[in-house]
Amino acid sequence: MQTATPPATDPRQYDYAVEGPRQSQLWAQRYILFLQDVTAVFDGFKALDIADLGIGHNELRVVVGPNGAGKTTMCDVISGLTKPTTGKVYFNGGEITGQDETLIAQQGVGRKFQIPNVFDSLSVWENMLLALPNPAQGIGSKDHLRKLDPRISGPGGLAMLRFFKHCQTVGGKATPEARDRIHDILTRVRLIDDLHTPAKSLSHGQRQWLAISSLILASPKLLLVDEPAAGLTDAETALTAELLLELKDEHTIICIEHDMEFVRQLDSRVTVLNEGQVLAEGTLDQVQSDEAVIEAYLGR
Ligand SMILES: Nc1ncnc2c1ncn2[C@@H]1O[C@H](COP(=O)(O)OP(=O)(O)OP(=O)(O)O)[C@@H](O)[C@H]1O
Repeated sequence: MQTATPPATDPRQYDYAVEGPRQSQLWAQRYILFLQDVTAVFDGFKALDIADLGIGHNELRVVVGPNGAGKTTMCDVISGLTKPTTGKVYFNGGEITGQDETLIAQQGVGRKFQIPNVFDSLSVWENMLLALPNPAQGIGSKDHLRKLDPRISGPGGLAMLRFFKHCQTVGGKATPEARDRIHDILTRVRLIDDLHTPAKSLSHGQRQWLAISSLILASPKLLLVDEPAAGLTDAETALTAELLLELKDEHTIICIEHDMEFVRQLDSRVTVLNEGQVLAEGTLDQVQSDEAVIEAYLGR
């Protein structure tokens, strides 16, 4: 008698494109992000070649790898900055492959680049107001403001500041809810005592946290964070690890990092990329004792 094959429980055994409708619940339950057979090829050079990679809900995943391993390219593909040459990217139960960066951001992918994206001449509070996602909550998002006046996208910080002040008077103030949320976030990242400090007077670590805070305002489901500990003091590094671990309660986080001491503090699952491929996955101790990983790092 023929026995029915038991259903596979590992979503990686399915071709999502075919099985998606049937398995979508399973996938969506397991992973908020899934990359399947994703490549990114530049002028014949394969910078990324990921067979499969799944990131669970509310997971903090650290991605390490030697220079040129494909870490940034992977984040570019997830956030829509680079279109994958082949393969599929699934986010929050749907396919986002090749979608525009803005559309992907709207679906809940936030990204903090290595150099924090903050407006130097504006205070912490003003930077947060500018980052409000919904114009109804305040004076509007950066994109909204850029549409209103092209000066804001120019390099002139002063012109932007004048425009910002103008908007504040004609566009109304943030709603009480938005103000409360800004206060909550800034308290969490220890910037509440610097509300009126211009961003240019903050320490490097504080600027990193202001950039992350303005991203969090939009409540992204997935945060891509590029080298948050680069250039930080030991105390700032420890605080950054603590804060990222706190954020995990509300967001899934992918953190690219080189600083192994910081990675140890994050105490999270590590993916090692090398030559565009996933070379190893596991705890930091597991990947650090992996022969292939040692070879990849020493071989450079
Ligand atoms: N737009 C592009 N055109 C051509 N080659 C590219 C492009 N983007 C990335 N590459 C190449 O792809 C490879 C992977 O680069 P990527 O920046 O993703 O590595 P990385 O792991 O982030 O490195 P690092 O740790 O040095 O930042 C590198 O060899 C890089 O030169």
